[in-house]
Amino acid sequence: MTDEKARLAELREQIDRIDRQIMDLISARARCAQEVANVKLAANPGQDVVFYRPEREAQVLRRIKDSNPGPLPDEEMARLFREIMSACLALEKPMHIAFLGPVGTFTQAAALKHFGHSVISVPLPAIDAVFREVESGAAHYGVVPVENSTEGMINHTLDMFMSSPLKICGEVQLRIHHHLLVSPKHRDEAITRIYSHQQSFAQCRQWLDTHRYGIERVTVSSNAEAARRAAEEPGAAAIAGDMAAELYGLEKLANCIEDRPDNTTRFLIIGRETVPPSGHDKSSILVSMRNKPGALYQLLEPFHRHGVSLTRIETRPSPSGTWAYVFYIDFEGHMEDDVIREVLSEVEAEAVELKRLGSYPIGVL
Ligand SMILES: O=C(O)C(=O)C[C@]1(C(=O)O)C=C[C@@H](O)C=C1
Repeated sequence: MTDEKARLAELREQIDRIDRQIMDLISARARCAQEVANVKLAANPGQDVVFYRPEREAQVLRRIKDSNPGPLPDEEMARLFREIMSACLALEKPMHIAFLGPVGTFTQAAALKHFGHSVISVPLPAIDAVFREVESGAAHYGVVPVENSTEGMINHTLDMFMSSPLKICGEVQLRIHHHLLVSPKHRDEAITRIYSHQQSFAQCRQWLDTHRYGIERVTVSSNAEAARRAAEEPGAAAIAGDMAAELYGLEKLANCIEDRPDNTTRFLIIGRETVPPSGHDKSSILVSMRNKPGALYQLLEPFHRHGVSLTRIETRPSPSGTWAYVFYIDFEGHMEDDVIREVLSEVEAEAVELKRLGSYPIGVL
């Protein structure tokens, strides 16, 4: 045997031994999770038991990132543990996660990034359908887009919170990479039209104006639908992401064509329960103020005075006469924190209405 072969055989034997140890340890962890489920069931007989604990998952993933010895990057290590926890949770209870579909959208990618691949993901045709599916109890949680770094807020999601009783239980950010895709079957055809979602066209506008000027742009309901059409129609291309490309067997004519390299979309996890503090949390509220001078100042002043950082404030038109102005506000901290309780009670005293949308761990992955 050559030196190289002997050394490789030795290292592979070592890897096999380590794999057996990893498997034993993962199995021991999974048995612990099963036991956790038994404890939860015994403590809540006959009730709806909550198996998914976002605050605990955030703590586990933060601890993994903080104590990772390398050489794997922190993000990679956290991703591996994300999947281990996902499989453990599925042993406790398989989670049904509704997302803005169809299959292959960035929202599905965000759902899998947040919950791991051991969930049952359920595509729905519209944002309000995702809310309804969770409200009715048909899905445990839902995932909807809320803002994009290039294109701004997704107002439909914000507006749903005005009427929905659902809570925000988490957030997840996804780097959005768009590609120009064609079917290998139609590779030699000249491209006469490009399909995509209106947001994706907006995120790739400069690239398209420079590289595919004059080609018809056809807006469809999702990137995945664009990919499906490109797979079927000669002369058609799509702008979509990796998941849709893979799903419909498309190849990339141009890679990462988004105008801004940091193009990111933030998604919200919606559910029926409130989430206890994880130690590094964010909260969201909807507030309507009376239509009078200084209303916005009055709303924001308590946050400033108590040193609470606002991470976002958006104004939305009122759906009815009752809400003169509606502000959607995100800030750091948990609603169970004393300082946040105080700020919210001061805001509430001046507001026409204050709706607490939830406190949730700041995205870890
Ligand atoms: O700690 C719990 O409550 C568990 O159910 C265990 C566990 C895990 O695998 O670590 C699994 C699912 C929860 O979402 C959080 C954590």
